[in-house]
Amino acid sequence: MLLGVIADDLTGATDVALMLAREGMRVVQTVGVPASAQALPEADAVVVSMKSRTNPAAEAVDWSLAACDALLGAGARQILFKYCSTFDSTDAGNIGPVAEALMKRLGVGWTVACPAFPANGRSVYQGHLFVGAQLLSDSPMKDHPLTPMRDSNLVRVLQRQTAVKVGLVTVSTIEQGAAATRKAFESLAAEAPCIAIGDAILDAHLRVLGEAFAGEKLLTGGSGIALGLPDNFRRAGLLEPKGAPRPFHAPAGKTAILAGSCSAATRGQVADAVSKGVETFALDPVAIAAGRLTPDHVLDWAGPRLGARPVLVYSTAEPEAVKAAQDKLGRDAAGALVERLLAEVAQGFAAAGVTRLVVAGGETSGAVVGALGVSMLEIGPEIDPGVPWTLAADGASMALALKSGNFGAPDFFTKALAMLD
Ligand SMILES: Nc1ncnc2c1ncn2[C@@H]1O[C@H](COP(=O)(O)OP(=O)(O)OP(=O)(O)O)[C@@H](O)[C@H]1O
Ligand SMILES: O=C(O)[C@@H](O)C(=O)CO
Repeated sequence: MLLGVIADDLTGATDVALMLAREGMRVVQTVGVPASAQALPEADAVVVSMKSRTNPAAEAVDWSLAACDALLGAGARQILFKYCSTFDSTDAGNIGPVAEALMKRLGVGWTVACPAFPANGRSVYQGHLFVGAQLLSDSPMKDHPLTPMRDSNLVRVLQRQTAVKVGLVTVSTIEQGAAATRKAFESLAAEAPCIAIGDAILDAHLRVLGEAFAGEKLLTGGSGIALGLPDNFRRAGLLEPKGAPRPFHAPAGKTAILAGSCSAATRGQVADAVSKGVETFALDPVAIAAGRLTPDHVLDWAGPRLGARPVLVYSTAEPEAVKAAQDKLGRDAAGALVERLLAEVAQGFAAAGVTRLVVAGGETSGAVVGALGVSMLEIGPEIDPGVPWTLAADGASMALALKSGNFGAPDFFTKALAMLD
């Protein structure tokens, strides 16, 4: 193994796995921290996906170090800590504490923090994160229920999370190339260890940042920071030249879509599927809580409809409806009820012959993949930036498209399934 990736959520892991696969690496994604280095498969890169974005920082640190040890034990030469392209975190963590702990474990004095992902509109300029044309703090991320992002200055945001000095390497340095960029990181850490925010507006900037870290033990960032890493291994003679994409064979069978994300992107995708005549079943968390809506109701409805044309089961709702359900049931309880129901529906779908499943939302995907008994995913072709088709390597025999809430074009659902025909 060349590269080991520690990802703080499931769909974020799939995002970085796709980035590496597109750059010609053989990539495997594990669901959860592997029991041991021996449990890891043969691959150029292994992405360990966790659910460590919003849990207590100490727990996120423990899990990340365990993943790091397993990856190093399996031979990883470099570790990438992958987090969200919108830098989802709070003053308590978890980006700062995990990065700091990994620096100590790997014995490095400097590293980068760069969430830029230009293909999805995330860019960093003078240390400030933009989502499309908006500063992070003006974007919908300002109202995220768990990690509201109300400061766009990432130097400030990260410095509140860690005792390690946080610096900045700006785009004017990065435009001078990898050697100048590397020197800038080194000089920031001349006196004391330093994590430097890296500016990146274009993919070219991310490639320079990647090259500047050739041979270094640790990087941190969004999936964009992985863009230049396969070429480093190639230049070192460790990775084959980029070949044709590997063929992807989705098992033949029925198709379905499960949406538990309520993001603006997913709301648009549900509306688009409805406008195209996809048959839908809408879930109401209050009805689930009252016992009026069970997985059997959904499965009885879906049974005669399942086939080559997809059905869509969704809890996706406008913010006011989500708030009303949360006020009645509690935020976590409402989320857990919906996740559990969708996970049981996924199990029922698998038993009914569904082999091509699209899932929207990171938490939702985690619940579904867990219920299907999948612990490893092979990475297939890109559907939209940051979202690939994947193949379950164990558990249910299934092709899975696990979509981050905010990702994907409006026609994502139908486009994803049409790709497999
Ligand atoms: N109608 C609803 N009312 C209340 N909670 C809901 C409703 N629909 C879904 N949820 C819960 O909201 C959460 C959505 O999180 P999820 O991670 O799946 O989507 P996301 O946050 O849009 O995606 P990502 O994490 O990839 O950005 C889940 O816990 C889900 O069960
Ligand atoms: O980086 C992103 O935006 C995604 O991969 C993600 O982590 C969403 O949860």
